Amino acid sequence: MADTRAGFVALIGEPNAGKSTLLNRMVGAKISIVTHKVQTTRARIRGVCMEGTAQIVFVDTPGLFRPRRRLDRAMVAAAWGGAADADIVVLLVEAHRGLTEGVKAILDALKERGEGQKIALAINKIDRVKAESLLALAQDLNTAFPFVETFMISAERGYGVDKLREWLAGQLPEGPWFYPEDQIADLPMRMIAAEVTREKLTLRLHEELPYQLTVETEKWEDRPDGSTRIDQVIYVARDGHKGIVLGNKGETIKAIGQAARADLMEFLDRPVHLFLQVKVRPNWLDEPDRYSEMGLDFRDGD
Ligand SMILES: Nc1nc2c(ncn2[C@@H]2O[C@H](COP(=O)(O)OP(=O)(O)OP(=O)(O)O)[C@@H](O)[C@H]2O)c(=O)[nH]1
Repeated sequence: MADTRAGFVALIGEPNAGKSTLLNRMVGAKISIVTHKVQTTRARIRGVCMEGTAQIVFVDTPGLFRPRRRLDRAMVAAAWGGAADADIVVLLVEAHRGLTEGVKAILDALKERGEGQKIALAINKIDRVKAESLLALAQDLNTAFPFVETFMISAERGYGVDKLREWLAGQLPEGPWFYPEDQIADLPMRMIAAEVTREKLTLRLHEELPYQLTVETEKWEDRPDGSTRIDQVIYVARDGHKGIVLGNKGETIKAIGQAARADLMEFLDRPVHLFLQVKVRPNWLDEPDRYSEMGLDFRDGD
């Protein structure tokens, strides 16, 4: 399809700015709630939505501006990961709090990274302030930073959200979609499930864990009986690695499957049938693709 668009959008902002609420509005409630539980190394996909012929993939960077101890430059730089590669960054600022020290720190970090990325401003929670103060705030913020566009929204009430989503779609580069349309609804769940299995592999194998190992959820089926069938493939780079993952008489993979299944049942609150396979896929690291660029471990090498 020639006229499709696809790209990554990073929602950033101070804690409590309304990122999850906005995402829920744009993508659907289930997704961002569940992904809260998951930690990945750099960017994580928070949700995918279609807008016309565009596929918008929302990513965020956990702990970006919420360092545990102090705001250390290196830490911010490291945490910045996913947002750096996003096509568009949307900074959420709370209308009633305005240009806080936290927002200033974010703007400084954005400036340091230089030009080359579209950065839009979304003033959120406009339901909490009067129109006059809103215009003044928009002006202050745009003086402080050259945003490509400013939106006034209420993520909670839905004001202005459709407009923002339409604009985002129009800004994305032309290109094929990253995910088949019929997978979008359960995509975050597939990724979470893959991460659960990866976590169990890491716990079990420690330093024995093969380099270049990835887990992918190939199939996700919510069955009419209330259970879910999940088929996953653990990809390793070499034949020798396969044996490590399988273990003696398959006992390692069995234990990993049991542990992952238990977690998934608790997480999904329904019976889970988990099927794991180990496959060798050499040279996957050489395959150029967007996912590894984004630092998305769970999709690396697809
Ligand atoms: N009044 C008002 N409240 C909002 C709006 N959007 C979000 N909130 C509230 O702001 C609070 C924080 O929203 P979240 O979506 O959890 O914020 P977040 O940025 O994801 O927060 P972190 O996960 O801590 O980074 C919640 O209590 C929301 O209900 C809005 O448009 N208006």
